[in-house]
Amino acid sequence: MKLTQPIRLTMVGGGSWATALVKILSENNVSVKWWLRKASDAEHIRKFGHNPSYLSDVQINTRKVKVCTKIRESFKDSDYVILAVPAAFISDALRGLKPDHFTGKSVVSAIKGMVPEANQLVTDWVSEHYNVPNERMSVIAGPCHAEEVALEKQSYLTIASQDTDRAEDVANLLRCRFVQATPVDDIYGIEYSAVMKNIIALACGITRGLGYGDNFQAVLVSNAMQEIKRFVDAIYPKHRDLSGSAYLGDLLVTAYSPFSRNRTFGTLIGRGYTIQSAQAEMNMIAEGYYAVKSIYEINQQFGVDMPITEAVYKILYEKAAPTGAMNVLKEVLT
Ligand SMILES: NC(=O)c1ccc[n+]([C@@H]2O[C@H](COP(=O)([O-])OP(=O)(O)OC[C@H]3O[C@@H](n4cnc5c(N)ncnc54)[C@H](O)[C@@H]3O)[C@@H](O)[C@H]2O)c1
Ligand SMILES: O=P(O)(O)OC[C@H](O)CO
Repeated sequence: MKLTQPIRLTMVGGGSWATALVKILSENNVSVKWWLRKASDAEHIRKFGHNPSYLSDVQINTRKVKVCTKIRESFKDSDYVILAVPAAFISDALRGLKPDHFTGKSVVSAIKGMVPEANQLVTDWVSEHYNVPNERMSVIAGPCHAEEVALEKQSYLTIASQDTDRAEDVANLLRCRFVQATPVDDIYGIEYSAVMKNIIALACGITRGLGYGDNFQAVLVSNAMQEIKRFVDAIYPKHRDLSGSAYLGDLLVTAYSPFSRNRTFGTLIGRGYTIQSAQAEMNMIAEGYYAVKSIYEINQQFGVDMPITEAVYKILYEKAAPTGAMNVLKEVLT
């Protein structure tokens, strides 16, 4: 359906995904107030129509997109807010806002991570801190790398909300020449799966870095799908088909694509980089680094069998040697 009324939307985040989403939204009748943390990036976009730090080839339509570094100002008069910063920085990004600033807005999380200090999904955290009712929240999921959006490669998004009419409204903002978007209702299942695929991508990267091959990775990814199913079904039981693209598809793109931040970070760890040096090597954030701690800790209550998550946790948080942790893991995969 074509959008006849211009939609007013706030984009929160200055990274690759926010930049790609701004590009997609500019294909439609959406006017965007784009909040970025770095004043120098905002100024560069205003002057030259490009984000100098991420996806700098993407042309920003500055008639439709107004950049801004004051979060309160960016929230004024918008109908939708899309959150697209790494989960570890969400609290910083929204500092200064009160529940009133969210009144009446549809809040969309494009984040695939856990809020580390709270061990919470982003939708739960936002709902708790800003009194946003669950039915006004949705998430953007699906196998979609910002770098391919920049190149206008055909991509698919899944929009999940408890309110499927709302999911359809959000999907409608994002459908364009090169993006299809499908509304669904499994918001928690999809949010947890999106968080967990990042942990699996770390494991894929680590084993790549250690010299394991395609045969092993295929087994790792198949076992990972079962691990994700066990965890998601335990934490949020619901009939769901995990072979769909928001679950299996997202796992595959992250596990196999050279664009993947999590796989790249894992590969550096497998090659012997320290966590600090791997982080310094990348201008981008690997959400899985934070997520593995949250999921590991949450699972202490559930006791789900999660050997891949445990191996990654031990490497990143208990200083286990990657070789030894993967030697243990390889014995339990089937
Ligand atoms: N990049 C993708 O292809 C893609 C696709 C789907 C979902 N996502 C999700 O989108 C979210 C944002 O990821 P991204 O890929 O745009 O990030 P990115 O790695 O490209 O960019 C890093 C972002 O973190 C911000 N940042 C870095 N250090 C910070 C600090 N100390 N305080 C506050 N902010 C800081 C930067 O300003 C920038 O916005 C993540 O949850 C990611 O999983 C990304
Ligand atoms: O593949 P990553 O680690 O860059 O994560 C990005 C997105 O979640 C892919 O859908």
